[in-house]
Amino acid sequence: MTTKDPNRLPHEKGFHISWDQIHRDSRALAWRLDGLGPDEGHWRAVVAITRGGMAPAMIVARELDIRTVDTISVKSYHSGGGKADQRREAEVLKSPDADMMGDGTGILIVDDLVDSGKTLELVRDLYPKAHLATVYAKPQGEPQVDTFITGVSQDTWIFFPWDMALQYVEPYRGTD
Ligand SMILES: O=P(O)(O)OC[C@H]1O[C@H](OP(=O)(O)OP(=O)(O)O)[C@H](O)[C@@H]1O
Ligand code: HPA
Ligand SMILES: [Mg+2]
Repeated sequence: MTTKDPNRLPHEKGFHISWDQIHRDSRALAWRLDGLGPDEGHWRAVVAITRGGMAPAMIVARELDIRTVDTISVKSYHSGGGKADQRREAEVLKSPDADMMGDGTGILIVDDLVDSGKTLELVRDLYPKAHLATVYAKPQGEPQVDTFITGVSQDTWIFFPWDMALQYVEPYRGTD
């Protein structure tokens, strides 16, 4: 979903995440997952859900010294005719290596956030034994995620640093 999506909920609040913050929170996620893998605490691989999961997945893989990293590309969209019967759907555009994945045992699948939970629901159907981890989670998606760091309310829109740019703002009192 993008901020241009006309079907987006009107979000009351904005939660702006800096590069420094996502780095710290992704590290915290890694530390929480350390030693929880099924093979004497080890994870076999990290899989990033593109694109938002790629930066957190890189940081997690680095912290946990995991060299095997793959991606799954999931596109979510609204289906149905009228606004009332629109549902969120998700489809896989690119799969990770099937031999490596198996049923997901020992695989850490990382995304930046879970919102409605549709993306993770699809991923869990495909890899039921994988561990699903996100940095941020909204209440509706929480049942789909095994580990997350920070919860935010459903009416909050999270702004990630890769979607933003520094820009000039007028002083509070204006200029002469
Ligand atoms: O829980 P959900 O309601 O499914 O939403 C969460 C997903 O939405 C965003 O990705 P998006 O599909 O916008 O693509 P992107 O990562 O390429 O920006 C976000 O990065 C999650 O992957
Ligand atoms: O709060 C959000 N921020 C950015 N992308 C998203 N995709 C779903 N929810 C969000
Ligand atoms: Mg995403």
